[in-house]
Amino acid sequence: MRYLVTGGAGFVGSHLVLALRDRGHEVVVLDNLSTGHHQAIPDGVTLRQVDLMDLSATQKCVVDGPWDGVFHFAALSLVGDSMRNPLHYIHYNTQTALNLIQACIEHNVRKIVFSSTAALFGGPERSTPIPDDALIQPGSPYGESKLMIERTLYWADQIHQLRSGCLRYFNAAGSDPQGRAGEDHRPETHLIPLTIDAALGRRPALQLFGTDYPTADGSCIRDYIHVTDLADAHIRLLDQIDNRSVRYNVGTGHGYSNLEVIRSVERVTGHTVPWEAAPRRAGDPAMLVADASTLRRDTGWTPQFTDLDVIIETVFKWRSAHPHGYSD
Ligand SMILES: NC(=O)c1ccc[n+]([C@@H]2O[C@H](COP(=O)([O-])OP(=O)(O)OC[C@H]3O[C@@H](n4cnc5c(N)ncnc54)[C@H](O)[C@@H]3O)[C@@H](O)[C@H]2O)c1
Ligand SMILES: O=c1ccn([C@@H]2O[C@H](COP(=O)(O)OP(=O)(O)O[C@H]3O[C@H](CO)[C@H](O)[C@H](O)[C@H]3O)[C@@H](O)[C@H]2O)c(=O)[nH]1
Repeated sequence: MRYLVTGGAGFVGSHLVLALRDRGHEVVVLDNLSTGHHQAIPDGVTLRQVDLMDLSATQKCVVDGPWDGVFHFAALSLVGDSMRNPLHYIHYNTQTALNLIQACIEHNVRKIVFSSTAALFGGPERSTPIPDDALIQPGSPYGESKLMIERTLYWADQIHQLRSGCLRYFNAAGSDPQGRAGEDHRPETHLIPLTIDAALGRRPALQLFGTDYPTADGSCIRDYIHVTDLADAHIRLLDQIDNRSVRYNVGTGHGYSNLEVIRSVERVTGHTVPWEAAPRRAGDPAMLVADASTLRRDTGWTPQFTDLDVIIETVFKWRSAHPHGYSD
């Protein structure tokens, strides 16, 4: 099979690329390397350095099919950043997706898998764990932009029969267990890599955003889903969308508080994590835990990395081998 992966040089996308290659598929990555890394692309995979904001360049890449499926990861993806730059986030994420969807329709792509997010469920009125049909109430412009794309994909299916699978990831985490890829955002804003770096003395004390949330220990709770399990979910989804479009929440169903993440990093690294309480970060919901039971039922998907220490061990391994990320 032959697949096109936008954002395949980034954190989550690069792990899907590895999973597709491990299964013997041909892969082309469309990426402008704005946050991704050339070194994250394995041998045998072609990089088309294209900006999805450029419709004509996107069309020239997509015309080079046929594709058995397209995976769309490329986006701006920071909740806090989107609270400071709302219009930019909404414009960027929707325009890049519109260009890709238009090119897919023009060039007879039949299936697209889209990186959606738990940030769709940012509002206060919801139960936990969060089922697929929970009330959608984005708590940030980032989440709103992803909702707009989901709705666009709905109409692309209704009118053009472009089938889509929207995977609403909870917190993507971990690194390839074989050490072939990892997380290298610049600047890094995600909790697990920042906590490991604070433990290793590579950064000053971790700022813990919010200690007065309505949770047992006052810090936010997140559901960390390993990128290798996420990659498996993407591949399983392809069979589901031959004739219909689907949307699934994807997570382990287990939430860990930010303070529990700190304790886990201390166990795994053997170092104390220096941290200090800081104000809440705008746009952060108190608790995001997935009910992924329909994904499990429909596809047979089962996450292999359900223990936070094991997830963090894979990150620690990659960060120890790559203290300067992909620059090494
Ligand atoms: N990391 C998470 O916890 C998480 C959670 C939920 C959803 N998501 C979604 O998953 C996707 C991937 O997230 P990530 O953490 O791997 O991000 P990332 O920044 O590591 O990867 C994004 C990739 O897209 C590329 N890109 C960005 N704009 C582009 C453009 N205009 N044209 C071509 N390429 C472009 C970047 O260079 C990068 O390689 C995003 O859509 C994000 O919203 C991530
Ligand atoms: O220095 C830091 C960084 C993070 N946090 C806290 O750690 C938790 C997790 O934050 P991350 O930045 O690691 O992840 P987010 O939950 O903000 O966001 C991630 O998951 C979301 C869905 O849940 C989105 O899809 C988004 O793309 C993705 O980055 C939050 O409570 C945050 O406030 C800190 O306390 N200090």
